[in-house]
Amino acid sequence: MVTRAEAGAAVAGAAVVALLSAAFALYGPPLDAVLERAFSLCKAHSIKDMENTLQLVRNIIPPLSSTKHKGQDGRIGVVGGCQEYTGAPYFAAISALKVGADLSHVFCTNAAAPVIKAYSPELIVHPVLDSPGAAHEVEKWLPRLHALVVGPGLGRDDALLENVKGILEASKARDIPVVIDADGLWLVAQQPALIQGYRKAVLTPNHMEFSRLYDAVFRGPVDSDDRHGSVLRLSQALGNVTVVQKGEHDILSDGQQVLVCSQEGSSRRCGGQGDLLSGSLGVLVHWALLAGPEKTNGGISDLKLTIWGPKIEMRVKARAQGSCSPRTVQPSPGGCVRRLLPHQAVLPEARSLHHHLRHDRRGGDRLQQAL
Ligand SMILES: NC(=O)C1=CN([C@@H]2O[C@H](COP(=O)(O)OP(=O)(O)OC[C@H]3O[C@@H](n4cnc5c(N)ncnc54)[C@H](O)[C@@H]3O)[C@@H](O)[C@H]2O)[C@@H](O)CC1
Ligand SMILES: Nc1ncnc2c1ncn2[C@@H]1O[C@H](COP(=O)(O)OP(=O)(O)OP(=O)(O)O)[C@@H](O)[C@H]1O
Ligand SMILES: [Mg+2]
Repeated sequence: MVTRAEAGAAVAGAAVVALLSAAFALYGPPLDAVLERAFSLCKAHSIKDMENTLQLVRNIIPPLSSTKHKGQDGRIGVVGGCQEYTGAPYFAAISALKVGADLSHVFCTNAAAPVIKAYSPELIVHPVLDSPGAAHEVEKWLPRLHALVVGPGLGRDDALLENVKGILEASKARDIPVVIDADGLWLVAQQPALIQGYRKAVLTPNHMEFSRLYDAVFRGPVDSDDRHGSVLRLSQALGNVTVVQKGEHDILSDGQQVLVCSQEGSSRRCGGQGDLLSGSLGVLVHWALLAGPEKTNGGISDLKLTIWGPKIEMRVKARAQGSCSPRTVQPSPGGCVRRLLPHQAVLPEARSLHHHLRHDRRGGDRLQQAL
């Protein structure tokens, strides 16, 4: 059983990998040798293999400072939340805050707003997504947002999807990075041209969403014998947007290279884990862009690496909590048995990871030694 300290370290290490995936598609140059070694297609890598990447992660994480103003380190917007789904946008928005964003907004339907507002006073919830002027209402906020996460809990109502189409157009016009997940990917599968060639888009499909998107673009099934090639081809066909196919092994490509994260994860397959990832990515992508190539050994800072962190974070933490699968349950202090959902395990860790990597610049080294 991994101890909490080890899990914390591993989570931080995971974030190392995650954050380093930042700006994959933005600066374009091929990955640095360090990353190649850490993420080659073949073997699983211990976090130790990513020692150098740890330093790159620290470079990307904006230091805390009394000279900063509220929101400077991240103002993230989540577009999603409808009658059926209020948890997904909450998980995405609160994850962005726990990882380190300063402000987190949710743009959802009128019916979902009071529910999501009730979950947390930390979220700024706008009940606009099903209003006639939804795209205009969200567009008013875009100048004050650093990144958008589009799709968690969006649902598939045509009128809502039409509003989100306008929001995506407005975001691209302002060069705002967008993470597209869940039913945002349902929309993209219907209209791939919406994000064609938009290098600041990161798509995070699960197995089903990837199959749908692949079929929509290639009019045929995914080649299950060549999943790496399928992810590479889909990214290329969409104009080198960053594609992250979530699964037992996460496969990421910008149409130039393919990275595989084979860090063992939680075997729980409960709803919400992808939402945590997309929300975390929203702030990490912003930090990566803020850091720029000079902070990450020249062009290493790629969206590719940013994607890894939240995912490995969840995987490693959930495994450490022993809450991975129905077969292993988490005995709680009172002796009764309860099953910790991965997101219950991950959110606190995401916060402490953020603390380590921001408050204590040596945090990464210490965590590294613990691994
Ligand atoms: N608490 C909440 O509010 C949640 C809301 N969610 C929202 O629900 C909406 C739909 O998301 P879903 O992920 O359910 O929809 P998907 O269209 O991705 O999946 C549909 C169904 O496919 C099946 N499936 C998944 N992976 C599979 C695999 N590898 N092989 C075979 N079958 C597989 C599952 O039964 C799944 O329910 C999204 O907007 C999402 O954000 C989910 O994120 C879960 C949590
Ligand atoms: N079979 C698996 N084994 C281990 N980890 C997995 C497996 N499938 C997915 N994961 C990991 O779980 C996380 C969420 O992936 P998942 O496929 O559950 O997303 P999702 O279906 O979008 O979740 P959500 O319910 O939030 O929509 C990802 O980081 C992924 O790497
Ligand atoms: Mg999902």
